[in-house]
Amino acid sequence: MRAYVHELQRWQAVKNLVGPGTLDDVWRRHIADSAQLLRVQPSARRWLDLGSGAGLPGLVIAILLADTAGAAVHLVESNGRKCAFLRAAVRATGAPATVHEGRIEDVAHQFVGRIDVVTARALAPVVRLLPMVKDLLRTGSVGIFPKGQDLDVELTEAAKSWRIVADIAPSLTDADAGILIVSEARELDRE
Ligand SMILES: C[S@@+](CC[C@H](N)C(=O)[O-])C[C@H]1O[C@@H](n2cnc3c(N)ncnc32)[C@H](O)[C@@H]1O
Repeated sequence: MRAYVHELQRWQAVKNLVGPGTLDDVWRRHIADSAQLLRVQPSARRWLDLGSGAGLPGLVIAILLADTAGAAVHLVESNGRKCAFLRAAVRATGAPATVHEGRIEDVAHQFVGRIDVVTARALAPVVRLLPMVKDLLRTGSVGIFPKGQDLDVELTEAAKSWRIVADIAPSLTDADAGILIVSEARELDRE
């Protein structure tokens, strides 16, 4: 993990990968915040992280799963500069992660039925996340989404057009308001 943080700090200086100033508190703000998702599904081996950015949470999880047989983390990111960083960070850490450069809408379908958990952090409100993950959830994957203070508003908005089965786990860091865990999502007018 230290190799990842080192690489992140080195690239941030010239490539601006994460929010300005957030690296001052990188271990709490990014590493602990990402690592805590593993406790939600500790036995999951196959992870898919959408809009991975600088590898949060996907690459952090991959690093933690490095010694786990069968672990495979897929990172989907459309920004070429961030993908270049992700590839360098995967090489530097030896983590069991694969970088998929492209748009979620074009790439995610290949993972339907092939992953245990789909994550997305700071990607989109719930109502825009659900269309991206609904086919993954339908085939048995669980969605784990760290969420901020607007979570209740997002869920109310999503409930107008979706029926979702979800839990909210408390966040162990104050970087999130809670962790949304979605096991089913159906579009109401498509039923
Ligand atoms: C706000 S950043 C969050 C990055 C990271 N998950 C984090 O928590 O720091 C959102 C990321 O999603 C990527 N992204 C947004 N829409 C995307 C799409 N349709 N397909 C692939 N990546 C996308 C952006 O390039 C960006 O890196």
